[in-house]
Amino acid sequence: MQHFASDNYAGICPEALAALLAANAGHVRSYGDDQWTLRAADRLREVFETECDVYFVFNGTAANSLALAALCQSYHSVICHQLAHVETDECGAPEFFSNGAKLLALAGEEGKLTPAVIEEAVTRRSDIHYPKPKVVTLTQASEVGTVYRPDELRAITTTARELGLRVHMDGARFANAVASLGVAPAELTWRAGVDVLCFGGTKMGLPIGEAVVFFDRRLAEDFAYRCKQAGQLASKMRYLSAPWLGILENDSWLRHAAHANAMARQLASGLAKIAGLQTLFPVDANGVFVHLPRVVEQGLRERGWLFYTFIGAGGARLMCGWDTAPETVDRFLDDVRALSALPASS
Ligand SMILES: Cc1ncc(COP(=O)(O)O)c(C=O)c1O
Ligand SMILES: C[C@H](O)[C@H](N)C(=O)O
Repeated sequence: MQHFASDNYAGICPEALAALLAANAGHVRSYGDDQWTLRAADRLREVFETECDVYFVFNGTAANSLALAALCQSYHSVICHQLAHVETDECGAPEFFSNGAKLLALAGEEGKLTPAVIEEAVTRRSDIHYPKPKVVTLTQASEVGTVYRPDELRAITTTARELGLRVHMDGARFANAVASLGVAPAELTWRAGVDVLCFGGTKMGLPIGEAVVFFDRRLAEDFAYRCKQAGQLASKMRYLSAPWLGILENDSWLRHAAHANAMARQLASGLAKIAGLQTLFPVDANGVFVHLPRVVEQGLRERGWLFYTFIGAGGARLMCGWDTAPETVDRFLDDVRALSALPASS
């Protein structure tokens, strides 16, 4: 049975699995000195059209936390949205790995920061008691399924530069943003002023793993040691890196992301048609946020559907994955239709 709880629920996509199996041959150098890792890093440099530094780590929390720690000192602060994963779902890892940098969580419509709120947070105080803002982190696609357009990114990074901030991007769903906007990956990263991207592989269909991509290579100094110390340097690195080759060849990463986005749109339009349920945010990527009447939410869970209601934006989060089948969307909508027909008191 497929669910709408998370794109983390999906299995390994065929391209990643084939590449994983292809890498499982013979003895190769360890700790990233193998051909698969070198090729995957080179392929990412092609995808981003620039000589960036690439590191493969086990998960997104590690990627975000270590990347943020590389961008600031313990006495600094990191500006983020109040719904940011680094704020709400990483159990203090960013603060821990930066030895205490403070997250300054800000409000913003549709899960997105704006230049104005960033500027206010930086300029509101300049006294020694205020943890000096040094980084702004953006989530692309956001935790509520919206995306930053290139012009929005450039406006933010221009303000960040003026204020002396570095720019980190949590790209756990970066593929969904690229597929949604139809622009080159470089346009949503270094050309828009992003210094480092945590590129999510797990949600794209890899078995495990994320890539930390430094576009400002000076910021990557000693990052390998930071990974090693944090237990994020895989000895058999080929099993983290080879699946990247599988999805980056022939751009299957974009095809899978586009499919997940399309399933979310199909789900959202179905919910609007059959139960007048309006989404809480624009469906730019692969997530649908909707307020479900209690009888519907309860009934769906009783029928075995798994989905989250703890993501801080309220409502239910319905997340589509690379493999979400149209039939799954239809079956979910059939159940919503049946439950919506019940009297509210039932
Ligand atoms: C926006 C966002 N960032 C980062 C992550 C990475 O988290 P994890 O450490 O579970 O891989 C997730 C969830 O998986 C996420 O939704
Ligand atoms: C929220 C949870 O931590 C996970 N990042 C997810 O999106 O399913």
